[in-house]
Amino acid sequence: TRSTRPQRLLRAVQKKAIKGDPQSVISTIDYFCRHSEWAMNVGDEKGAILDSVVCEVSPSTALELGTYCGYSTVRIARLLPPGTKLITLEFNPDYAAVARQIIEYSGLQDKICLVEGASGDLIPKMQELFGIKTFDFVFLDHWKDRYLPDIKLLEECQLLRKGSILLADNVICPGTPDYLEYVRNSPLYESKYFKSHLEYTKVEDGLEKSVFLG
Ligand SMILES: CCCNc1ncnc2c1ncn2[C@@H]1O[C@H](/C=C/CNC(=O)c2cc(-c3ccc(F)cc3)cc(O)c2O)[C@@H](O)[C@H]1O
Ligand SMILES: [Mg+2]
Repeated sequence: TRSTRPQRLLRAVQKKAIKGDPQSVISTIDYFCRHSEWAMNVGDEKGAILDSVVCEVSPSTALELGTYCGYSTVRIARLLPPGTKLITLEFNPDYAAVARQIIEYSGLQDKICLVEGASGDLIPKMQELFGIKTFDFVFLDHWKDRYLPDIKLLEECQLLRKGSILLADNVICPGTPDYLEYVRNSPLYESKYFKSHLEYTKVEDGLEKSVFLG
């Protein structure tokens, strides 16, 4: 049977990227998505904004919702201080399998813990599974109608603390209207929009950065 797009993306990384070099894995994926097949990675333009927020927060604990092929996972993990771990949740086993190989190729497997499963089931288990008390940084890039229920679950599970940073992809395209309305109007958050473009296109999109005020 025909290969899947994530498998073709993985093949491009194994063929063209330098093993153990996260930046070359990132550049290879961006080149593939720009010149061969578009894929829903956060991309280079929004990726630069993601990088700057990760560097500013310099999180000790970080969570990503929606690994997909692991592009943003590698982007985030390459900037984390030594001894810190990025937990990334992915419920599609085929995507998780591709992501594991891309993460391993980048050489960042010691900074990343990819957990297969649905965020709704796994978020309540973060304390027991990883001894995590709170997350300093959360990157949301999974199904757009799940952003709002999942941050409410993070609040309920007391996994956010004063100053925790949420960064959400695609708040314009495909859009996350209920999430935006909540973080922009709730007294629990201070929100800011970073205007950019949908990965590898000229279409407007952006990232919403929200600070939990506790
Ligand atoms: C149980 C469902 C909620 N919980 C979940 N827990 C764990 N992983 C989950 C997940 N939901 C989805 N996922 C995974 O996240 C990923 C889903 C991402 C969804 N992203 C998008 O739809 C998306 C879509 C676009 C897009 C934009 C314009 C367009 F024309 C076409 C697509 C651009 C993006 O940047 C996107 O992020 C997959 O790997 C999926 O298996
Ligand atoms: Mg996205």
